[in-house]
Amino acid sequence: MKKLTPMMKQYFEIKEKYKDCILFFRLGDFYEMFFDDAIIASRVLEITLTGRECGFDEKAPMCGVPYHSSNAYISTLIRNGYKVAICEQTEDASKSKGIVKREVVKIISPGTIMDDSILNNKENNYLMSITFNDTSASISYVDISTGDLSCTFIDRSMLYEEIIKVKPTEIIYSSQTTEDRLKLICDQNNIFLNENSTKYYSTDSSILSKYFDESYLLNVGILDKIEIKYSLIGLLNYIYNTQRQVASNINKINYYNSLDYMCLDVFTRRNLELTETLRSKEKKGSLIHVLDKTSTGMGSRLLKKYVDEPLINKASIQERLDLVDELVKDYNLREDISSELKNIYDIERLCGKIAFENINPKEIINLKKSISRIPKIKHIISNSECIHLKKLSEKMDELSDIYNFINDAILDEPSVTLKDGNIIRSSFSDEVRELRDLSKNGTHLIKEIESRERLKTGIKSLKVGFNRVFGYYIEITNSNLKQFELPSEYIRKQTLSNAERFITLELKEIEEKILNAEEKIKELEYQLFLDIRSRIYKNINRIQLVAKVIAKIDVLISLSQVAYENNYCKPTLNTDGNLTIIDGRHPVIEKLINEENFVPNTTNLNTSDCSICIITGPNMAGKSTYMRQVALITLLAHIGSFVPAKEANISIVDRIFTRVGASDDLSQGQSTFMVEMTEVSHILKTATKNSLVILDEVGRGTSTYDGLSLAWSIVEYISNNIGCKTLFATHYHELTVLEKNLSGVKNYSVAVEENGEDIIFLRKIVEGGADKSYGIHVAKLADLPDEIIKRASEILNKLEQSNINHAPHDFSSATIEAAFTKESVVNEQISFYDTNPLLKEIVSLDIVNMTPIEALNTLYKIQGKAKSMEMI
Ligand SMILES: Nc1ncnc2c1ncn2[C@@H]1O[C@H](COP(=O)(O)OP(=O)(O)OP(=O)(O)O)[C@@H](O)[C@H]1O
Repeated sequence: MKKLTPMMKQYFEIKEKYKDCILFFRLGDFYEMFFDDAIIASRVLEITLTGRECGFDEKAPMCGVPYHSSNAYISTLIRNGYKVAICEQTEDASKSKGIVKREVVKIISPGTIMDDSILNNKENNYLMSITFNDTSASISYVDISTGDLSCTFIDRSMLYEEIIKVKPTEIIYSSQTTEDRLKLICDQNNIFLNENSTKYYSTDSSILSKYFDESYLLNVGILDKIEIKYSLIGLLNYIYNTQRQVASNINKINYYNSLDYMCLDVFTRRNLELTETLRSKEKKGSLIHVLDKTSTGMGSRLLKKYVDEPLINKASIQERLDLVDELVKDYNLREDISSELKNIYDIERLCGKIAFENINPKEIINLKKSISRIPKIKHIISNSECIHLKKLSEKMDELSDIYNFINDAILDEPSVTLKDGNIIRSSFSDEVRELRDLSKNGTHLIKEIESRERLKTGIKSLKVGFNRVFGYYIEITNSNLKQFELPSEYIRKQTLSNAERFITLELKEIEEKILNAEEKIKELEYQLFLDIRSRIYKNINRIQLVAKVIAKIDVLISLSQVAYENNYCKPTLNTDGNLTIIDGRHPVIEKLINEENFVPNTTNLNTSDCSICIITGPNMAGKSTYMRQVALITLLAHIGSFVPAKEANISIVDRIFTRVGASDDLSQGQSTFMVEMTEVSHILKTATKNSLVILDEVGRGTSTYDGLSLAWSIVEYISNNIGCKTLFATHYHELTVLEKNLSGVKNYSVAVEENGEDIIFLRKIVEGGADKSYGIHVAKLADLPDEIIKRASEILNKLEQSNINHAPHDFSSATIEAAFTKESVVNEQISFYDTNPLLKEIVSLDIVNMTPIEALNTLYKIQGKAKSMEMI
């Protein structure tokens, strides 16, 4: 067998260290992949697989992509869950024993990718680091393209909630073993779980000090937080090791306590469709889609953060509301600021490109254009009547020195590539100007030589041309050659089919000057550009701070625009537990079905006589829509937004919980009903009296009696043990008796009108319970075959008849009480028959542990038996 070629040997050496990466081997103008890497790449990228001589008897499978278009290919691999290691020749490892040496210069993974699809996208691309303790976890996450870094310390039980909230594209973590649940969450949410990341965690904090000094860490409050620092060290080490550089746009830490924000669990985020729809997972149709009218990338990301992290501090919410209020009231101000914002590029990401040294001259001009808008925005705001907004913008640095510097240095329309020249203004550098003059004069000189030689030889078609092989030449056609005599200084250089090319010493001298000048300009412009970039970089902190204020103004404009266009009202806030919404609407549905067609509804939840609403009504009546609208209005108020209602007085809540519909989670091996119960159990364990709980048809995933019993006891439990504001939609009309049994429970229903065999949905929430389900009517509306509808009506009639005759369900509170309390059963019923043979059976019953329905049925059975024995 042949020996391996040196390049293949090198490939295997690198592969040994980077087993989990696809190696992109730079060979001239191509990146090539070999062996398994090539097989995967050719499959994923749909490119041809060939073979390359590698020294073995067999050829190595191989495929390649052009260097200049490699970004798109790399992105495709990353999005398919692979990591890519770029292997290139570096200056310090250029040649050893005549062999070109390559080494890994960068590793690209989902959390560190910086291609155009990320940079032109308004969303964050977070890389998250997790370190575990027995009962807690520390997490830190960063978007390296913007430098946005946050960290927090949370209870283990909250970890998955936090992951879903942040939705990173990649997770690295410190522990050796991977929890199944973590794997599952990552799988379900398309998060790349980097299982090879333990090595980046260490107690050596030198990487941390490359980014932040001790006094900063002390200021932020994490100097003594070992766990947090550990997770940050893993994160920063990972970036440093994969990117081979310090991500110097990361210079601030947002250390937060997740308890400072309203906690929204995974189900609630999903059910309320905050950032994507439940079924299609699209932004369109979600709350954020209605709210996002931002103009800038920074604004859009901040708005998402607002929605993901509603505030629970009344004063902070009020501050946002007051700012939005000012803008809602001033149409012109909003329009003027908006039109300035539209011309602002994603400054955060431009800063990222400066820090990662991959910004091009055109993007620096985009930064300049963005900066030019800042004084205008400040001016517009300072001329307005808005006190709060003025306060916010007053702090904004106008960055005029940076604007002037870029303006002086870089051409308005520079080239995009760095090494092609045409970047720097002549007025910025004497040297550039002189070289440009020379180059320009040189071209002029060539033209002069051409005219002079034409005169001298008498050949009118003589021309001076240029090619890369031998530079400037004089070209004369064959027919002219025959007619005219050539000067003796002409040196023949090339013969073409119809012409000859000549050079002269004079031409060569001028050529050298011109070419030298052009080369020199390009090199000089490149060096000057690097210098300009690093001078801007020194101000990156200032620019990032301005980007933050711009982002906030953008979000406020967006919220005020939405409020104005959709006729939202400014909510008032309270901490008394009262939630009043007059004529509330669902912010998303009202847009889907046209505002005028949406029927507004009023809500009153309080701590005294109405903390739990039992909502009944036919299918399709609008129960779910109504309950979600209450949750969404409450949430909107907590992010500082106006709300879709005529009036709203919103109590600050610590959490919003929703359990809407029965959702399958077969991938977890859990049945629909099991999932339903797990979710409800989570709510009952975590809700406090300051929470808002939305329960939609809980119990419907099991048999009627089991479901009803569960629903019943859940309402009782909430009423007796939690006391939180609750909306409970149900098809179990029997639950309406709870209004009489439990204080704070009130019945509502969604009104419908019967029109012969048809029903008309009025979509209006009215006091009192519904008496009918109208399920068959709805089925008719859904166009089920007439035969089925007819047969179903017959069956329903029979069932209703037999119910009436057989077991009249008396749900009066006295009967329920009787069913529940062993003593009362014994005292009130059994005392009649103390000599009766049934007594033994009755006494042995464990009535206390029965569901209410089981207890009732048992009671009826006993009554039946007693009747048949003619005892009552
Ligand atoms: N207030 C309203 N105004 C106008 N249309 C509404 C309103 N509420 C709901 N709708 C319309 O009715 C449809 C059904 O509403 P929804 O799903 O809330 O009914 P539901 O009572 O929860 O039904 P089910 O019990 O079958 O789940 C919605 O998709 C919407 O188009």
